[in-house]
Amino acid sequence: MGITDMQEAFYYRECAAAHENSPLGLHYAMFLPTINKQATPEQKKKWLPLAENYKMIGTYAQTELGHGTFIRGLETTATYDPKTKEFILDSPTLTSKKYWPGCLGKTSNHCVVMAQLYTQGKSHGPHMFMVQIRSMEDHSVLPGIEVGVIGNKFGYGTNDNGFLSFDKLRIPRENMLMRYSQVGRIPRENMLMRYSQVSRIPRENMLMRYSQVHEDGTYVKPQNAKLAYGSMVLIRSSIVSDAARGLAQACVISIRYSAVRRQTEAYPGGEEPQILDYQTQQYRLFPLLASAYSLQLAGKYVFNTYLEVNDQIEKGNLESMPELHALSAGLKAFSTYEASAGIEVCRICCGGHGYSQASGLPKIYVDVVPGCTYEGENTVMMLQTARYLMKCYSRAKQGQKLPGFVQYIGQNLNKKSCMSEEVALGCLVMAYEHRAARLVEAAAMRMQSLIQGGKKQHEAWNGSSVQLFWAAKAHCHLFCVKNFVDAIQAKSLSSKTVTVMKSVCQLYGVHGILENLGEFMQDGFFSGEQVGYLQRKMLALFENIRPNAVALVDAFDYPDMVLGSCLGRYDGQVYQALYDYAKSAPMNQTEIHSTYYKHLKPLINPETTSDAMQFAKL
Ligand SMILES: CCCCCCCCCC/C=C\CCCC(=O)SCCNC(=O)CCNC(=O)[C@H](O)C(C)(C)COP(=O)(O)OP(=O)(O)OC[C@H]1O[C@@H](n2cnc3c(N)ncnc32)[C@H](O)[C@@H]1OP(=O)(O)O
Ligand SMILES: Cc1cc2nc3c(=O)[nH]c(=O)nc-3n(C[C@H](O)[C@H](O)[C@H](O)COP(=O)(O)OP(=O)(O)OC[C@H]3O[C@@H](n4cnc5c(N)ncnc54)[C@H](O)[C@@H]3O)c2cc1C
Repeated sequence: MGITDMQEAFYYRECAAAHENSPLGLHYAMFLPTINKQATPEQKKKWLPLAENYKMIGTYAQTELGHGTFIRGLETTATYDPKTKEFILDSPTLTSKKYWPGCLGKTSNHCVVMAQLYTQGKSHGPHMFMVQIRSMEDHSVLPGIEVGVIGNKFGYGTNDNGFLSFDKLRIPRENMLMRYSQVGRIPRENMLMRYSQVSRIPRENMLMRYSQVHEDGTYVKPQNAKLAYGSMVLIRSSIVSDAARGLAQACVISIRYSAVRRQTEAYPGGEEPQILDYQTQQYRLFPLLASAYSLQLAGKYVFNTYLEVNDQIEKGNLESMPELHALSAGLKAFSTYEASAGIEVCRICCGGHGYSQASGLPKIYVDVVPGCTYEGENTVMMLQTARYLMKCYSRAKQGQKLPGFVQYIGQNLNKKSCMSEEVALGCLVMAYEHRAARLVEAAAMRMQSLIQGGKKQHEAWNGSSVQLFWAAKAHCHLFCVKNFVDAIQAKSLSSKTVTVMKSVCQLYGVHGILENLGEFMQDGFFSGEQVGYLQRKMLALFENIRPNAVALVDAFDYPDMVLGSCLGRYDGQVYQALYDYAKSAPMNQTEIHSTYYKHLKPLINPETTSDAMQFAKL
């Protein structure tokens, strides 16, 4: 394709069969990036040409029957044998079998496997290994390997998520993914020595930027063990845009359909209005439209942040890893929660036709909703962000300066909202900052009181985890609101566009407060009168956005073939499209379905059952 941007390439491949989850999805999304980010130059030279030309087709095999979230609890082992200079991969228990990796069951002939590394009798934690599982000649399964599909799932029907286990499979030492290696004189481009030790080793022993196993089994650990988690951070940073895309497409379908669909007399004898003119339809759809715009902006921000931080990591500077992890983990969770719930509302807003595959909405839903689980279960991800927020809170209390997007933490909480009838964007941001700061402090106070009451750290953590979750969610929500406001205020948009987009941004902020009012009012930050301002503003914004609603979804510019929807067609010919869709249904290709003779005819006309039996033998 010649497209270099990973996300753009992903989107255009998607266009070929939108929301069908290509059986090569993991090859592109995780196998290739893992080789790119975790392999040494020599390993990349060996594997990338094969992987980029589909000789090696791979996936990312980490999750096991017994563990998905807790990576350090994974049971697959990779034990180094210095005599043969090999790793022995083994699945020692039933629960250690790899289970869930996409494209694993029947498609891939290789995978990068996350396994517990053992050398010289010691465990060194999870590391990545390149493993061939099928012959590149005839695709037969290689000895020492059991692999297959896991069966039907909630969705993802076109992806052969699989299981995989090893029976003391030996792989060459060089198959441990090693990044950057130094032999003797250190090539300038490999000046990574801040993160691993220099030692003269035979050329064929690729030392790792992140970790190394010498030929005798000596293990040299990396500066940060979480560097091995890098592929997950990449995908989390990409999922935000993917979730935004799913929500935006659902908004296109449901808002276009709501402009076509007419239902119920507006008054006795009157014309049936477009359902988009019902305030309740606007109340459900317009905030989702605003959320789609907000998440698209957040997705751009987090992916660009990933690229910047990853660039620093490649140069040996790991300082921003914690921020990137907290941002990508939290926004991945926030965006997939918002998008999944929003797509379902879009489906419901389309009535019966929304429940048809012809609407395109079920496919979008089952494509986006697993994003709440994969690449880090959402609650766990929110708690990872909360862990970072707690560290920021204690640093703030010690008077330390905090990075940009957490500077609100530790602020004075005695102030009141500046909200007026105008509902200024700045007052919206202040409200979200106050809410997040208050929830972060409340969670920290809860932890402190539990510890002071004698609880151990882990007991205090679990005993505060609901409040920690609330704090992380409020933090992510603040990020999305502030990022949207910054984009509006920074953009050199035409005055008309700014006016329209400012209304969309205002609606995003106002609706988010009204839907989480308790968290904004608990400490009296808002008065009842100010809540009234917000309620009236929301209804006014519906009227303000209504004339541009279809234009705002058209602006996403998704072609009909990507939407795959009879309801969301650009030409609005919904009913003809639905009728054509019905007529083309396979069951309509014969007037009487074959099952009539076998199952119905004996009931309806038992006397002629013998004919039926004749037919059934055909
Ligand atoms: C190319 C474009 C593509 C577009 C893509 C869109 C759609 C993609 C479709 C793909 C389809 C399917 C893909 C699905 C693939 C998968 O699901 S792969 C498997 C994913 N599995 C997970 O994500 C597991 C989640 N669990 C974890 O990440 C870790 O277990 C967890 C972080 C929860 C805990 O790790 P621990 O090792 O136990 O660490 P802790 O003790 O909790 O923390 C210790 C410190 O480490 C810090 N940390 C943790 N992770 C990271 C990280 N990734 N980066 C940096 N730092 C990290 C943590 O903050 C602690 O720091 P502190 O001590 O607080 O300072
Ligand atoms: C469609 C799909 C595709 C996938 N593709 C891949 C793939 O290609 N490769 C791969 O390796 N994996 C893949 N996975 C697996 C996925 O990464 C895991 O399912 C995910 O990481 C969640 O882990 P789990 O299933 O063990 O859930 P669990 O961790 O068992 O979660 C169950 C519940 O326990 C809670 N919980 C767990 N730990 C904690 C905690 N510390 N604190 C609070 N609550 C907790 C969770 O919040 C959740 O509510 C895929 C999954 C799906 C659904």
